[in-house]
Amino acid sequence: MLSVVCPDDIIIVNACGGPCRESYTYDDVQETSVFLLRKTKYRPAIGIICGSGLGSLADSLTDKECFPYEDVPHFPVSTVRGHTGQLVFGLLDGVPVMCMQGRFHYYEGYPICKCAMPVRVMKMVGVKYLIATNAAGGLNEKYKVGDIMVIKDHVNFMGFAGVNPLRGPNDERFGPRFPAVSKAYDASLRAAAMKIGRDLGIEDSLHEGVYTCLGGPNFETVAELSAMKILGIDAVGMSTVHEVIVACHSGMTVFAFSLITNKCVTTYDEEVVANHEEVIEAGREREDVLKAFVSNLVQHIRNNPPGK
Ligand SMILES: O=P(O)(O)O[C@@H]1C[C@H](O)[C@@H](CO)O1
Ligand code: HPA
Repeated sequence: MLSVVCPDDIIIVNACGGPCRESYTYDDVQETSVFLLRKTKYRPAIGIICGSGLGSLADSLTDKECFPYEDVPHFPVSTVRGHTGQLVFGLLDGVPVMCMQGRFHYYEGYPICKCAMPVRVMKMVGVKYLIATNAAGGLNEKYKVGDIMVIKDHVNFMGFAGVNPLRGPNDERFGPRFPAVSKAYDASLRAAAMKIGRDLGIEDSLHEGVYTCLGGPNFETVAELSAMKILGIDAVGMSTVHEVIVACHSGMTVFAFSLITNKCVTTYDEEVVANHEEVIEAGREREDVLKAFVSNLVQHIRNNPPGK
């Protein structure tokens, strides 16, 4: 990867060959937002990030308007299979939403603030409620493939090493220098989601738990997973945390869940190893349940918007 130092900025050439700035400004985000607001008739209050293999949710919107990332100013492009790479505005069972059909991961080579930049765009176009979804490995022994884990908290391992989307000069127009994240995952939406799960008859495959994001792209070693288990982590992934931090920073209300796409391999004698194919496949298999779950939650937010 080529890196060139410029007077007040660092330019890296990203995985896709295009220039990818290390930082972006309020004006950049505004430019992206104005571009979208001029092109779409929608003004959604709800934004959804579709995780690996979960993009069919965006496909299911009606009266869609799609904006491939390569056409959106300042946007990175998706490089991961299972992440189509477009913004989709449309109606989810009648409710206007904005979906990221594909997200950005640190392992793709983007700076972490760039990975989270679309959340600021969501906020600037008027989104108040973020629903972030991801595929994750189930570390909690009770979890099965296909289960849903409502995220009640996270451990920001990458943040322990200083990899944080808020690192660098803080522009107060985005949010405060030192935001609290101890209530990052809205309690009322978590309770609503558990009730929705009961109403849908999926309570046996629905949990609340703690998520962590590692840098990836390799899956974890047995020793790493053993350590994370001791720390009380229930599901392991490679995303979401940076998006949630930026959403909290901007004052958005956040709900997030993991689809458990594989069981973490926690002993040396297991024959199976984690792989991206099973991750995508698990998403496909649970498509209908996930759509019903998210759609019900979106209806709930429209009818009982949580106060902030
Ligand atoms: O975007 P998410 O977090 O859903 O994707 C997970 C993490 C890796 O990108 C990939 C591994 O299979 O799935
Ligand atoms: N580990 C990390 N990320 C993942 C996994 C996993 O087991 N499954 C899906 N995304």
